[in-house]
Amino acid sequence: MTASDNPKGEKTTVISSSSLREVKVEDAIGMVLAHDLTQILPGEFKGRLFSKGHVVVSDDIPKLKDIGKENLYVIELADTDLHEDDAAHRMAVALSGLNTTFGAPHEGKVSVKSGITGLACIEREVVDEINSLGEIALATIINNRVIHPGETLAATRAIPLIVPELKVQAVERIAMDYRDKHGRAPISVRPFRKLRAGLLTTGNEVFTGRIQDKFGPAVRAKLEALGSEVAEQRFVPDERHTIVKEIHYFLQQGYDMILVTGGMSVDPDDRTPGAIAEAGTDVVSYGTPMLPGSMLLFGYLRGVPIFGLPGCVMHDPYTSFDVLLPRILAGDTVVTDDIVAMGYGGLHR
Ligand SMILES: Nc1nc2c(c(=O)[nH]1)N[C@H]1C(S)=C(S)[C@@H](COP(=O)(O)OP(=O)(O)OC[C@H]3O[C@@H](n4cnc5c(N)ncnc54)[C@H](O)[C@@H]3O)O[C@H]1N2
Ligand code: MOO
Repeated sequence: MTASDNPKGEKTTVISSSSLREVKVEDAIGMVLAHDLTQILPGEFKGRLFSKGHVVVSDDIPKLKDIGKENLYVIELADTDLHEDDAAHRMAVALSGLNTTFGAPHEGKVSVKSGITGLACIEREVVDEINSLGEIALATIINNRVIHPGETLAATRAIPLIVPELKVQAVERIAMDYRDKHGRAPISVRPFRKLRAGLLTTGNEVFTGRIQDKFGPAVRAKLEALGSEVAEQRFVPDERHTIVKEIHYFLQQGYDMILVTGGMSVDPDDRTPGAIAEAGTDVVSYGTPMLPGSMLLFGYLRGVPIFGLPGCVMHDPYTSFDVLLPRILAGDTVVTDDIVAMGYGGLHR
């Protein structure tokens, strides 16, 4: 980047092969704005005060001064360079895929949004590779998060007002390589399958009617929020053989998923983990390095996902169950490494 002054005292900056000429706001009437101009009034407003393309009129001058603008840019864009808006747009086009949408650039940023309720699928290696190019930014949410229609999962932006097109071409190449290798875009949203679950609620205190069941409504709500359902709920006392029998009943019914609640901890009456194992489950993990939800058990019983759900799932909105359930609904096979990876960043209370 180089800078020089002309005889009128106007400064011109050369970025790459383009030039940015500074014009005093008092001399800018009739000029077309080269980019969006932002106002921030903490607690009141943050947004675009003037849009790119706006033609400056005399009434604008005090407003421009209020947001700290004494000078405005006139851009002469070289054909080897891109305006920030075009760079952000092209990055969004290259990176985003299935079930995503994006709109026009806003203050130099393009937001990629979800079109559905689903699982955000974001390749961390691609994000890191792109951000190591410099002068451009790609910010995303974390992989495998549940996302709803209209929520943003990624945003693209160029850092300077003008960037060499080569930078954006590098992003496009990285994205294309990923698409060729994996058959999908680096940023996409996977839909959920609609599964029917059998829910087995253990606990003498619930079975005998000493207390009212609170697991049923909580688990129903969590499944329904993601488009699945509890097809049948049954109640059993804390007896290992009865729990095993009812698990096998659910298996015969052909449910897509089996959920067993309560009795997951360390007391003598906590029979659930033993019963799930005795039923013939291939236990992927009993114990999950996340709080809440550390006493969760996950496995497969003749290919059917089966969970042992600890008490916290009943009252905490975000537990290890809420991390693993969406993975199952998206069609993933959960393996030990997935469980191991939940500990880092997994402390939520
Ligand atoms: N000494 C230890 N204490 C606890 C541990 C531990 O490792 N060592 N783990 C803690 C964790 S983490 C959890 S979570 C809880 C509960 O685990 P459980 O799944 O064994 O839950 P229960 O003992 O069956 O019940 C606990 C509590 O919840 C009530 N409950 C159970 N089911 C229902 C239902 N369907 N409706 C309404 N209420 C229900 C039950 O009556 C108990 O009050 O253990 C920690 N402690
Ligand atoms: O399994 Mo406990 O559920 O961490 O609170």
